Amino acid sequence: MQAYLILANGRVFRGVSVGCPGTTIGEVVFATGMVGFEETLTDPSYYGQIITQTYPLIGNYGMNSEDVESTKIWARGYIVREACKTPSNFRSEETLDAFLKKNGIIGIEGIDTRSLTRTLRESGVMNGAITTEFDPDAEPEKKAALLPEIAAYAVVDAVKTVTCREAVTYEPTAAGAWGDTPLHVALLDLGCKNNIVRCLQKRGCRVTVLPGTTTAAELATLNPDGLMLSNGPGDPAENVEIIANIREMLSTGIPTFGICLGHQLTALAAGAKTCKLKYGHRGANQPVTSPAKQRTFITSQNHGYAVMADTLPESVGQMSYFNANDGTCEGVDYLKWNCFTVQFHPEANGGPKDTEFLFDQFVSRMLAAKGVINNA
Ligand SMILES: NC(=O)CC[C@H](N)C(=O)O
Repeated sequence: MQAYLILANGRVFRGVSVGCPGTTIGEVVFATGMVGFEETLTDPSYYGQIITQTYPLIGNYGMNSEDVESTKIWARGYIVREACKTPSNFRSEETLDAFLKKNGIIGIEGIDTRSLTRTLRESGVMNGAITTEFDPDAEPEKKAALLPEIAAYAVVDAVKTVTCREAVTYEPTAAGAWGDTPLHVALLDLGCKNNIVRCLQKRGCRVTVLPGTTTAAELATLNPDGLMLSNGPGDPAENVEIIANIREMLSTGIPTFGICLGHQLTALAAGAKTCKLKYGHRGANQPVTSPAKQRTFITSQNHGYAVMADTLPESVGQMSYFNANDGTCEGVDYLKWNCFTVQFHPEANGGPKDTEFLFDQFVSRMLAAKGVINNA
């Protein structure tokens, strides 16, 4: 079946349908990872977006039920050069096409993803639609009718849509290095990836995943050892109430670690500003430099917004990492709160895992706050 990608600027790409037939509209973004397509597809941070994979062969090692980052695909569409129909891997349970169909996702393959990516890099991310329902060249009036809808699309209520409805507690999967009593981490689910939970469980933490709208008073009733602020979708500045809640939670001095959206919301809570990047950072080879460690780490990333470092008062926090490609803020160490945050993904399961040590840093902070060790 034929499928068409129509960009907001009117450009059309002709391809073949993958996943479900129909019409879908979203913000078209590109992700450059060569592996990790399953983690990308199930990452709630892609809510509202149509994902383009720049690597030309996707689905070659199949899909499995263990590596998913959430219960389903939250993205609104999927664009690949070639969706592999004969995956080969001992862990593979189904094809990419079957997984897209199961999730009701409309996709397109067989288009020139290099040309599409070049357009997005030059013009910035833009809205688009995938349709199997009409040929935009043969029926230009249908295309003309769809273009205003494409232009009007906006990602809204993102965190409220993807966050969990009820608290769930996960037990540790290993003993902590300090002994058998687990540390209790409250994880604010702003669109949380499962691997954040796994990274804490395997370090001896009991993890209670809480709805993103949890208040500081509700958090206090749990009396956790630490607070984790997850990744998540949408424009960070949209979350006015959650930002106020986070400010109140942090003022208690609780050891806190924020990732991606968690990093952005903490900065907003501290009075800094965020901005939208031209085409974001989505991939597994983003270099981030730590001036303190005099080292650059290769990281996995998926974000379209960034904290404007020059809006963060020096007395409040200091930039701990910056992006070696474009200089944008990649981490903050707070002075007035017991908190550190990063824009990149130390939990990235598709890898690289070079910055997973940040979870050990978080554990040390919790142990220091409890007086189990001297300092973090
Ligand atoms: N992965 C994330 O947490 C993304 C954060 C935010 N939605 C952004 O695009 O910048």
